[in-house]
Amino acid sequence: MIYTQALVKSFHPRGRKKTLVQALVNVSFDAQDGEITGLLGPNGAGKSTTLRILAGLVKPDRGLARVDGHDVVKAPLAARRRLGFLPHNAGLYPRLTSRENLVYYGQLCGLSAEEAHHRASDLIERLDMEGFADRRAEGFSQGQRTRVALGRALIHNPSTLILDEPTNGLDVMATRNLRTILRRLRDEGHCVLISSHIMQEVSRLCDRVAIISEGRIAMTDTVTGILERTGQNDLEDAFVAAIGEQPEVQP
Ligand SMILES: Nc1ncnc2c1ncn2[C@@H]1O[C@H](COP(=O)(O)OP(=O)(O)OP(=O)(O)O)[C@@H](O)[C@H]1O
Repeated sequence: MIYTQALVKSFHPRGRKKTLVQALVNVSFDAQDGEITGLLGPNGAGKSTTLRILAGLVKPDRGLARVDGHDVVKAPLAARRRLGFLPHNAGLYPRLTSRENLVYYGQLCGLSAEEAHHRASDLIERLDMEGFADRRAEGFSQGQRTRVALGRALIHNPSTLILDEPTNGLDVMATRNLRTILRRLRDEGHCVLISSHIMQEVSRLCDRVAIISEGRIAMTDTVTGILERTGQNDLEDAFVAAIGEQPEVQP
């Protein structure tokens, strides 16, 4: 389970100490086990910053973030142990095969060599990676890279999985496969949180949606709940209503 409360984060862009970019102004939402939650927002809304805080890669200026009750700042190792993170454009070790990438990461996460091999074989089967399991990652397609990176995020069997724009660059079939995998993880009781700016993706996949805009959570509900609360029939119109912008001008 993920819990965030009043997260605040600002950045000084590199080399510009006097400029302050307010990435998160007030981010509070939670994501439950056995559900897929979507963090939906436009470019620059604060999605990646929120996920990076949860993954322990960025420290918030203020506020709370917990994974399964473990504070990501005060108990980072305990929080990280329960979390799998698929970052935006995840890189792989190009000289290692898919299997070796998984095993190596498993051992970094504290698994024994035997456990890591066993778990890697299991994930290769579950994520349908047999065709490229023993090929070097160099030259992999985006879909193959995403699958290996997802396997790597799951190698230590975390209860919670967060994915930053996971379908970016995937074709229709790869996107459908990924959706099936995420639904399966949800049905097994995992807490799955994805960030996206694609309405269709969120409405097809997510049980709950947290709409984020300009560093604030504008609304959290089921897709149906968001449509009802905004009085709209379509998630894109509901999204615009929720973030309080003017409707599109008709030509
Ligand atoms: N390391 C950083 N240094 C400076 N500014 C940053 C940094 N990280 C994020 N920001 C700024 O914080 C704001 C939120 O960025 P973030 O990457 O969290 O948005 P996002 O919702 O993930 O956007 P996108 O969909 O475009 O990836 C943006 O204005 C961004 O430029």
